[in-house]
Amino acid sequence: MAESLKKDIDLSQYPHINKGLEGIVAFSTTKSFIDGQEGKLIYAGYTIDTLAENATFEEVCFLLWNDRLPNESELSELKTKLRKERSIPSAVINYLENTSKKAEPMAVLRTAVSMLSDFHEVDTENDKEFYLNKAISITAKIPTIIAAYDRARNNKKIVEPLSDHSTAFNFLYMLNGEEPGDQAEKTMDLCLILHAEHGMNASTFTNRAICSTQSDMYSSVTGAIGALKGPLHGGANQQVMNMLMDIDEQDADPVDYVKGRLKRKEKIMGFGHRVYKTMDPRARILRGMSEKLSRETGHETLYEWSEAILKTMKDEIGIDPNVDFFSATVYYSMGISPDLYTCIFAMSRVSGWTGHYIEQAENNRLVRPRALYTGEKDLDWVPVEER
Ligand SMILES: CC(=O)SCCNC(=O)CCNC(=O)[C@H](O)C(C)(C)COP(=O)(O)OP(=O)(O)OC[C@H]1O[C@@H](n2cnc3c(N)ncnc32)[C@H](O)[C@@H]1OP(=O)(O)O
Ligand SMILES: O=C([O-])CC(=O)C(=O)O
Repeated sequence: MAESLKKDIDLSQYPHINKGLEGIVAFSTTKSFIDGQEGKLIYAGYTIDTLAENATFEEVCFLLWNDRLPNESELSELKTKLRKERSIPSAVINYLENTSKKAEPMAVLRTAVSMLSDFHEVDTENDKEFYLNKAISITAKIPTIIAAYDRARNNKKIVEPLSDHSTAFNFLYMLNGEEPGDQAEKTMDLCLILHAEHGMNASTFTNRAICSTQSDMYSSVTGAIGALKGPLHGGANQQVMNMLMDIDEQDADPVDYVKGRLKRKEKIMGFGHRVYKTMDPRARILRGMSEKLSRETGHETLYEWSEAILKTMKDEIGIDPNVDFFSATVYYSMGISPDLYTCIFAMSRVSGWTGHYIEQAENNRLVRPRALYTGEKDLDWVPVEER
């Protein structure tokens, strides 16, 4: 460190730069709790196993927005509101039809969600109901955007959203142009439940930081989509599928493939977690779903490779899978294009992001940490021709 800098900075004020903010508690929340040692996840009081067993995605949305489960009439009202909000403005459809067919779907989703704000009334009163209606509107429109872009890029006619059925059913209907069966709807619904909320992950932190400037919910969700897109976060599910495809194309042995990558100090996507020191409970549930669906759809080899990779990772470096590992083969068995996997994550996580937005807005303080300046000070100006 430069002498001048050492002189000017009182390092005792900055005892430790917490790279990656590991272990820092920046907010309090009622949305979710993670026990990283035990591998437990709770959304607003209910374990992920209880919710996976009993809830629907719509009930989870209500839970994350209100910190309690809905009664029958509240659930029915929420479903009606979500269904009414599914259509997207024609300007957004126009964009989806005319943007590059080679664009990354997550980038398209990010742009389209940002565009939605142009068609929503400007924030007048920022009360809870106003926020809730916005959360409902964004949550309802994201599946429509994803399905419409996928069809447009494949030169297929865009399918209008249905005015009934669940979020999961309607999404699969709009994506495939035909009504899904009960099992496909249930599988998609379960995936949405499992991905809805997860504490102060990178995208939720981004979303809360944007909210803390008193910016609007569309900005927060747009920023969160950008954060989720990265391969160290939600983008890992697509990378898991790319890895399995790569093993297939190379006709490689999955164990040797993983050992080779570890030797070259490359990360294996879908493994490791900042908080879990054991298997992610969502991965445990998705593992069973992946086994069942892979066998039913004739993709058991992919499941068997996944199990071989899991064992190798545990034996070689003691790292367990996260939510993104088995979700990849679940979506693959459902015939979904790998580059939509992270969009489906966003379609679910928007419920958690908007729940956190409301929580932040109701008890706000600007997010504004510090950085330790380690550059030079007091440099003399050198004219451009002399540099
Ligand atoms: C929905 C989600 O966002 S879940 C996470 C999805 N992301 C992934 O699956 C990407 C792969 N995993 C990772 O990159 C990491 O495990 C993260 C980013 C998720 C967590 O990262 P951190 O808590 O910062 O741990 P960090 O990356 O520092 O890893 C610690 C050590 O474990 C190793 N490690 C962690 N994950 C992996 C992995 N997937 N493959 C190989 N090695 C790994 C690191 O190389 C590092 O080793 P070192 O100490 O010898 O350098
Ligand atoms: O919590 C995290 O760090 C990432 C994650 O698993 C998620 O967002 O679901």
